[in-house]
Amino acid sequence: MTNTFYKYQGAGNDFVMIDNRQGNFNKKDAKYISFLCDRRFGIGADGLILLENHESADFKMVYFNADGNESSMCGNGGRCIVAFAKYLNIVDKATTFEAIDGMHKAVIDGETIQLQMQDVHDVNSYEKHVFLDTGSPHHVQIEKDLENLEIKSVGAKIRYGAPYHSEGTNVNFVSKIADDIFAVRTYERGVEGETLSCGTGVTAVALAMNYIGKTEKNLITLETKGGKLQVSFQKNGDSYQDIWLIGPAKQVFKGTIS
Ligand SMILES: N[C@H](CCC[C@H](N)C(=O)O)C(=O)O
Repeated sequence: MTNTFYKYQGAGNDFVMIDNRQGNFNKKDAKYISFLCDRRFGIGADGLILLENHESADFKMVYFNADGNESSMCGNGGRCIVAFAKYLNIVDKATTFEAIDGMHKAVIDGETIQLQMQDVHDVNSYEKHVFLDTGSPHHVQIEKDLENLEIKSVGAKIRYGAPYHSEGTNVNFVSKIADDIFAVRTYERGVEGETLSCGTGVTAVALAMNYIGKTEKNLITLETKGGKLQVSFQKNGDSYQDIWLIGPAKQVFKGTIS
């Protein structure tokens, strides 16, 4: 069983990172994964990420939420695993890897990682919110008083309510600062609370704000509690392509579990 653990954070979204190229980490042990992510009894993180071998791409990413269950794509985690692959000398300036939602390209520029996200062809806009999947499902709604929002209770109500129910969704609250700047707070499914940023979440917010006409820009800065992220994209009709999530990814520590 592995006993060397790394910790990475990308704009304050943090992850236990494990080199699982030997394949000896028990992915079925949800209890152990949630222990590792526990901020009191374990290492503490929003999620846990395994780097594994891949027959043709540079590596494979496997993502687990803090609740110990494998989940959908993690954008900040995707940027962090690229920084981890660089640290392990698996890659140098650019890479292609496989995640649960398919292949991703990435470019490494010091501590800034640019991660290409999957194309988005299905943006659903409703009276008070937008729903889209950017590798993970996201409910996006504009919020006037972002600062004072009781995000845990308001976010949970939406996440567990109709039409999401137990499968759930991530919930993003957004307020416009400028044509190319939006502030975002995210309630994350599987963490069941606010994270300091969410990569697929800010990607969803950037596309949603463009889709409902709050901005014409295609390079948008998202200000989160964990720091600034950028999203660039090309809009073709109602589809979004060439989507890139850009931001920092840092190794916080390397250690062993007693
Ligand atoms: N909690 C999300 C996955 C991680 C998303 C987030 N950490 C990101 O950076 O995209 C879900 O279960 O849909």
